[in-house]
Amino acid sequence: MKLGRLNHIGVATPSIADSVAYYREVMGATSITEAFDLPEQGVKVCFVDTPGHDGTAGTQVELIEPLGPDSTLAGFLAKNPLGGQHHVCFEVPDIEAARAHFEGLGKRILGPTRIGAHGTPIFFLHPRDMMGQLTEIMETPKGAH
Ligand SMILES: CC[C@@H](C(=O)O)C(=O)SCCNC(=O)CCNC(=O)[C@H](O)C(C)(C)COP(=O)(O)OP(=O)(O)OC[C@H]1O[C@@H](n2cnc3c(N)ncnc32)[C@H](O)[C@@H]1OP(=O)(O)O
Ligand SMILES: [Co+2]
Repeated sequence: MKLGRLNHIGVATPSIADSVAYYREVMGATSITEAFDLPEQGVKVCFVDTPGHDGTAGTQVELIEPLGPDSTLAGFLAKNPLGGQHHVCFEVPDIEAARAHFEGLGKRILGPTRIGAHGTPIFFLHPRDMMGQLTEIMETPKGAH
C-alpha cells in the first residue's frame, strides 16, 4: 500500500459552535463548512479549510461533536473535557486493498467499511496498533488529485 495525502485531522469538541468561533477569531480561518449530523457515526461534523500553497485544497480540520451520550466520542470527551486531537485520516486510492494490507499486518480494524463525511468509504484502525493514534483510512474522492 502507498500512503496518500493527509486528508484531515479529527478534533473532538464539546461544542462545534465554540470551536468554529475559535478557528475564525483566534486562528483566522476564512472557510468553514456548515455543520451537519452523521447519525450513523454518532457525530455532528464540520470542516475548517486550510489553504494549500498552490491553490489546491489543504488538509482540513474535522470538528466532531457527539450527537448524544452513546456517541463513540463520549469516552474521549470524558477523559478530555476540552476536546482535542482525536484521529488522523489518510487517503488511499483503493479502500479494499488498504483494508487487506492492514489486516495482513494484524492491525485491528474497528468495524465495517462505511461511508464517511466526504461521501467515500472509510474505516478506522485501533490506536493501540497504530503508535497511539486512532487512524482513519479513506478512499480518495473521485476527481481529486
Ligand atoms: C465525521 C465522520 C468520520 C469521517 O468521515 O471523518 C469520522 O471521523 S467519525 C469519528 C468518530 N468515530 C470513531 O472514532 C470510530 C472509531 N473509534 C472507536 O471505535 C472508538 O472510539 C475506540 C478508538 C475503539 C475507543 O473506544 P473507547 O470506548 O473510547 O475505548 P477505550 O476508552 O477503552 O479506549 C481503548 C484504548 O484506546 C485509547 N484511545 C481511545 N481513543 C483514542 C484516541 N482518539 N486516540 C488515541 N488513543 C485513544 C484509550 O486511551 C485506550 O487506551 P488503553 O487504556 O491504553 O488501552
Ligand atoms: Co474523520
